[in-house]
Amino acid sequence: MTINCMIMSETSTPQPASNNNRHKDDQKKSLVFDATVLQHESSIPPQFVWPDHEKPNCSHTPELQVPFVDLGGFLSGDHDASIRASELVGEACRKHGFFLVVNHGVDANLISDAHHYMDCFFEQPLHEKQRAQRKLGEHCGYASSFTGRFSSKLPWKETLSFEYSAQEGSSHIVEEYFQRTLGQDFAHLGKVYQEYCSAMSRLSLGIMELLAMSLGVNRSHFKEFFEENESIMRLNYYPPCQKPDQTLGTGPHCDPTSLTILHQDTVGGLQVFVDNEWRSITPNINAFVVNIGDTFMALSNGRYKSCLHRAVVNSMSPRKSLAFFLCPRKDKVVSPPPELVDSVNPRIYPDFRWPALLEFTQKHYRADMNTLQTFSNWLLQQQQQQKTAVVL
Ligand SMILES: C=C1C[C@]23C[C@H]1CC[C@H]2[C@]1(C)CCC[C@@](C)(C(=O)O)[C@H]1[C@@H]3C(=O)O
Ligand SMILES: O=C(O)CCC(=O)C(=O)O
Ligand SMILES: [Fe+2]
Repeated sequence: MTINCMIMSETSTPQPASNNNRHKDDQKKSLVFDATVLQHESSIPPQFVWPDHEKPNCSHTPELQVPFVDLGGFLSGDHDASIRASELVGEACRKHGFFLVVNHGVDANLISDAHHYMDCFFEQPLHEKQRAQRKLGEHCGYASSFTGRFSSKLPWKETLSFEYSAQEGSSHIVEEYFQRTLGQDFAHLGKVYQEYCSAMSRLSLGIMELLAMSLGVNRSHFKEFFEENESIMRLNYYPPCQKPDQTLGTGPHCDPTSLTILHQDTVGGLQVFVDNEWRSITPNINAFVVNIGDTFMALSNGRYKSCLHRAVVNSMSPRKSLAFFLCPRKDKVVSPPPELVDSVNPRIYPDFRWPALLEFTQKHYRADMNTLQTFSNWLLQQQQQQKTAVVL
């Protein structure tokens, strides 16, 4: 750990002015999101300026009242407490799909280490982080904003994303990723995030039991479905921005994945669109923010909502969040259990496998509030074209 944090302190030194000017010239050639420079600039490149109707209203954002689901009783096998927890979860998921979990059993030191090592990674110079550069069309690696991917409405953030697998034989996948892409100096970070992902996977399987109970399906149905999950972990780092009212850290979107377990630091910035207005979720270091993603919305045959959310930035302090995106094993077919389909509730979405939706968001469509519906239409159209081709 000391090695990595030495890297951090060296790089947090402010850049000399001449360096800043050189950077501006570079930007003319191709836009680069170098946070060490851009966080001090009084005007921001136009690609980061969002249209007026999507700009955040920094002066007034009411708080979203989300239920605190105490998992203590459920995790120790208390039947009544489990019923109560599942009722709260069900109520939130029918409304907007967001709730908080407390007494979740995840070690507070592990969470604090996971935040600490984010500083170690993101406070390095850009070229060091770029050793893990995310390639176009891929969802893993380091991305400094999405400069190579999109040309407008760019997010004011840097991310490091990597895969986790709960399958037997993959128990070192995260550690191996860090060593492979960043070298031996980062072995310890790999260990911490491996452990963090295992804790998130365990927690999400517990939440899957509560979701099943609340939907009235076999308690272990979704837990078994996600037992061998092949998930995505993402570290979100939002540098300060001198024009926070013009841009967004993460634009409005619904998570295409199944369930997101997010831990935000104390800065605040997460907002959810409920009842036609943006509302903030106040940070609480003892809680994880959990939300339903599009894939679970499809699994629940539309009963549970995947809700639009975004993250705003501020001019004072960097903000960090850790997002674990639960995803099914790649070959699993996303199809709702029979209990959730009847004549009153016919199928809303066609069967699909998660990699198809992932590819759709990476290659064909910028994730937004309509991702699942647009993907469903696209899939049905593809299937229709294939059938026509066979007949011809
Ligand atoms: C499969 C993924 C694509 C995104 C990262 C993971 C899970 C969620 C996706 C994302 C967060 C949805 C909103 C838009 C996005 C582009 C982002 O702002 O980060 C998405 C991720 C991505 O493609 O990088
Ligand atoms: O950082 C946040 O609070 C939200 C991030 C988010 O929505 C995401 O990564 O999908
Ligand atoms: Fe999200």
